[in-house]
Amino acid sequence: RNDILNYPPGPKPWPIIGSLHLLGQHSSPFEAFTVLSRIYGNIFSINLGSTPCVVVNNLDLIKEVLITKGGDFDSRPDFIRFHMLFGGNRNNSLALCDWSDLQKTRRSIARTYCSPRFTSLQYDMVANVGTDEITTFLHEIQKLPVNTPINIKPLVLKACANMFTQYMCSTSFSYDDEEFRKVVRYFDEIFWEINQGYAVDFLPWLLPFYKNHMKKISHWSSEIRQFILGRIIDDHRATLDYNSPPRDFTDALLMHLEEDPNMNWQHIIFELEDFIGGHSAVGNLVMMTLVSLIQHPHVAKRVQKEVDEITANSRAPSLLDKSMMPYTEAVIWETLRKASSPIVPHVSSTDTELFGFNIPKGTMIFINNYDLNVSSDYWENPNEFIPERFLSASGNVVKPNHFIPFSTGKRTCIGQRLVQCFSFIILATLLQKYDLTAEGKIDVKPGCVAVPPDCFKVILSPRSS
Ligand code: HEM
Repeated sequence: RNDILNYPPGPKPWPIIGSLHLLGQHSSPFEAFTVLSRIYGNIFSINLGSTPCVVVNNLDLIKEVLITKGGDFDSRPDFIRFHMLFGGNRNNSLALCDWSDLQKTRRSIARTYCSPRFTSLQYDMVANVGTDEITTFLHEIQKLPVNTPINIKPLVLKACANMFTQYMCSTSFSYDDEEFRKVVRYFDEIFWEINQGYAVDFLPWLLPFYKNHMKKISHWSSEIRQFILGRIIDDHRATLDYNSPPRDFTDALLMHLEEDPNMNWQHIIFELEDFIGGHSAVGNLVMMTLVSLIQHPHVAKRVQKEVDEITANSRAPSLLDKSMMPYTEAVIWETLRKASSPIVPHVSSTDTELFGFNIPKGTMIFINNYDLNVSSDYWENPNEFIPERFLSASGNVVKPNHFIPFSTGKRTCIGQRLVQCFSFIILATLLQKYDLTAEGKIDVKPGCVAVPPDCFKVILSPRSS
């Protein structure tokens, strides 16, 4: 790369591994990027294995990559793991594919359902689905012992999964359904997997050592595919009325298949799989927020006060209460800030330039949002958990421009509204009913919104009032 005129500066790579060793010295690769940016500047180059990468570290550069020049940086990394997760071709996945006309179409079909507007029919559907599922969820929780550590994650994930399948496919499953349990677990394994970095991503010659791991990954995804086909899509196809408006997202996808010669059957299954899989992200965020609440009991008390006031202690909270419960929403934002989940790397799809530096086609771009989330340049007392930082003087939720947990621009997250709606309803309900504690200290991985599939237990104590 040194032969490229005006390439960003960076550490001199070692043979074979490049500068991979520099990332291992910190608790997250993004922390390492922040440290390296102090030496090489806000834009620097780094070879990971033989992959040429560029890291951008401040808001102006990040906006340049994601918005101003979004079209030049709209591809994704070509990791073997990503292919394994999506039937041998990562372009089947909405989040891991390169940009294409197909992707534009898939995003636009998804938008109505996955980004429902506040006053839309879809938003009402989200609210109803949330309320119905939360009743079942509470019923299941009540079967478990109180005042003793319980494994709450599988229940949270099942509730999220049913909210997603009910909303997107008008179908939900019993918590005792063994196939459902297995598929929810596989989705969670995949979510954890996607949030990990592996040496084999950058050193593909290590592949023989990862043979079993890769086999496991493709097994999870093929089981999920069979479930979606057999338990969701087949029934929809049999009952679909092409002359009526779509009943849900699944109908909309099936109808589109008939109209668009560029869409095929595989695309439909994978798109549905991608979006149903979004439930794992919500479930994991709920788990992360539970950690925040357990670690900061005064924050939990304030959420309880808010929910008690809004519901007058006489009814269950609903999504329609969200706009009047800014503190609870701020707790979710603060959890996302502290978790500082990375933005999926982008790749340049053409030869281009950034702030005067030449960036050849195929360069992997890491967007260091870790610095945006935890640097004292952007936040007061960044290491403290302070939900109030997201509240204005009049008590409304405000998000600063530099806070972009769902990214921004052409490839921004499509599921962020669903995340806010479903996580809110679960957390408000749990806090209304229970005090939360845990045995001992809970450790979470920095720079990651995922908690391991087998994780910490939570103690639920019914609130005395
Ligand atoms: C904790 C929850 C979540 C977080 C923090 C999150 C964050 C992100 C981020 C940072 C990106 C990358 C954007 C970019 O590369 O510029 C992304 C992409 C994406 N997210 Fe999410 N997300 C969450 C949940 C969801 C859910 C629930 C869904 C689906 C319902 C979803 C669907 C997607 C899709 C389809 C993309 C790929 C968009 C594209 O590449 O064109 N996400 N998300």
